[in-house]
Amino acid sequence: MNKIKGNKIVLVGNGAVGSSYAFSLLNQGICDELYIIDLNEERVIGDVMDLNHGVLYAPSPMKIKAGSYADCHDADIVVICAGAAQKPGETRLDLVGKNIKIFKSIVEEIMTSGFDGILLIATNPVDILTYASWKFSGLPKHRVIGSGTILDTARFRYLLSKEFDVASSSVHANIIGEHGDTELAVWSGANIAGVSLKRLLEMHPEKEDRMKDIYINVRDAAYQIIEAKGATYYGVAMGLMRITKAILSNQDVVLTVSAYLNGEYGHQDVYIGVPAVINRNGIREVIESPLSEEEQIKFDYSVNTMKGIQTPFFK
Ligand SMILES: NC(=O)C1=CN([C@@H]2O[C@H](COP(=O)(O)OP(=O)(O)OC[C@H]3O[C@@H](n4cnc5c(N)ncnc54)[C@H](O)[C@@H]3O)[C@@H](O)[C@H]2O)C=CC1
Ligand SMILES: CC(=O)C(=O)O
Repeated sequence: MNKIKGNKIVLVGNGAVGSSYAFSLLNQGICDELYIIDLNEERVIGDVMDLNHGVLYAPSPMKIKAGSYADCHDADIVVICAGAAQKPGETRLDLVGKNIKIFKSIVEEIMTSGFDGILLIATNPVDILTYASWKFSGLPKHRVIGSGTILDTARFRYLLSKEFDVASSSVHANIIGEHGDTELAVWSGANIAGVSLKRLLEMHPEKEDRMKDIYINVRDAAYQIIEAKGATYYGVAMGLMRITKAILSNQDVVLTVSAYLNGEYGHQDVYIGVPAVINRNGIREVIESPLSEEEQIKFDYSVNTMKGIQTPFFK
């Protein structure tokens, strides 16, 4: 059983990402009550009906209802997937002005309800919107979490798993930094069942060239998917579900999420993708994985890119 009784989630934003997340929650049976809020109330009504028709076949009962911001007051987690999404050719950072404005009103409504739980953010650019949510909400930094590079790490581990013909759960490797174009792979710490990637590449030198392609495929996956089908949603929905499960089941599991840095990795006052221990209180701690000199330079660049964009909004 991976379910704790009596928990309540409010989802704000029932588009492609939000509705896929709702479906993954139902499928895995990890929450008791889900309330859904969106400007498109008709679609919420339709999705609530549709999801409820699947409850009989879910691992455990779940109440799913159309919600209002008042429902946030005793929620354990409010998950925000609302806002503009990238169109083909747009970067995540192109969405910043529009989505910060939307978030100001959404987070104010959530906090007016008396909400005192954990905020989980998926909307892009996710690192900056997580920072914005922390600023707008006044919640402690450990109770504001962004999905960060959870999806990028899953993409990375998937591609490495194909290359080395093992399950992705046996690949230990992270993508950190911005969930976006400046993200980086922590090659120096990557290993499969304890055998370092460096050692594996010495044993299989023919794979060396593939590693660069793998990084590029991870970094650019969203562009490829958006070009092919207009949006990405299943991968991130699974990542959000994984973070939700870590919180509700108090798992103390390490996931690459957007977490607030307070000196870790040499940086302050920024939310960015790093490995962090997640439990019922939110982010228990940021794990400072050792980085090579080159990785640290790339991480610094990623952080500075985030700060350069967010600072004018929060002077
Ligand atoms: N963090 C990650 O790894 C990923 C993040 N995303 C991001 O998630 C966000 C959502 O993407 P999609 O679901 O594809 O977009 P979508 O356009 O399908 O859904 C967005 C939803 O937000 C709603 N919305 C807009 N303003 C609202 C407001 N003020 N209050 C309540 N609802 C509001 C819209 O009505 C719509 O239903 C985008 O910013 C996208 O870039 C997408 C994939 C991965
Ligand atoms: C859209 C997006 O952020 C992603 O799929 O990575």
